[in-house]
Amino acid sequence: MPKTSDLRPDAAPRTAVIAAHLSKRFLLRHTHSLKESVIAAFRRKPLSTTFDALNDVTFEICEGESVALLGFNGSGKSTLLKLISGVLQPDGGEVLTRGRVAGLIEVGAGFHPDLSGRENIYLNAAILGMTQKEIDARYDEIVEFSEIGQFIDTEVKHYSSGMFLRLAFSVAIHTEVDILLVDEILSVGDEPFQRKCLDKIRQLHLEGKTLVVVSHDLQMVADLCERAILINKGSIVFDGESHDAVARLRAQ
Ligand SMILES: Nc1ncnc2c1ncn2[C@@H]1O[C@H](COP(=O)(O)OP(=O)(O)OP(=O)(O)O)[C@@H](O)[C@H]1O
Repeated sequence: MPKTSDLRPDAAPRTAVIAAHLSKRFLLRHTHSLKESVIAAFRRKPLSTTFDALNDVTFEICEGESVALLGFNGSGKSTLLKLISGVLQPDGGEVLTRGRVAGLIEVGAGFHPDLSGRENIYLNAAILGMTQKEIDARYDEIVEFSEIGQFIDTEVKHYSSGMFLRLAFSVAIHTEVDILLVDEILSVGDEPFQRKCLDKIRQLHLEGKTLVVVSHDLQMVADLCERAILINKGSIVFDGESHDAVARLRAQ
């Protein structure tokens, strides 16, 4: 018989992401050639300066939550998403995640142009952490979702950019994940495909996956996410209900 504590009827949800005092600094170079560097050195001008993209960012996300990262261009949203995914390392603080994290970030980055769509599905899904058995089980679904089945044995270099994105997105969205990171869903493919991607992301959230979404489509994120973290010049300025965050961003 299960113990009462195993049933967890009203247990608090577990934490999926902890971001503690995160900071990220980039080096901005002001010279491009050796000649420019020599001239800058003579004039005592700095060859590079640093730029703080994120400053002391702290928050927690619980399992099953859907959270939008909002802010104007250059505020630090994508940098934060990359720190959560592990693509970038912070200069200060730390990120802890529970479960498998997959990003719809730079989709298709692992695709090889000389391989066919079919070969790229296997290659990319393996890079994203799936086993051969898991890929076999999902293969038909991935191809069906991409709607490019007719061209699946054609080399990817002959695909149109939209076809390429459809396949890459389809692989990424069918990987086994607990935490799904999404950067600008609406840059993917044509309108019907975008709608289909959004429906799929909603379905994953209903199944209990944790979502962290970056987008400038404020209406869409307010509908998709219950919570939003508003970032301004690398710092959190609001963390709360998504409609409130959107209203604050519009008022900034
Ligand atoms: N590799 C890098 N080297 C130097 N600066 C960088 C690098 N990556 C990001 N930055 C800078 O960090 C800041 C935050 O960039 P980031 O892409 O996180 O912003 P964002 O909020 O996602 O912007 P957008 O809404 O325009 O996509 C920007 O000023 C950007 O120029």
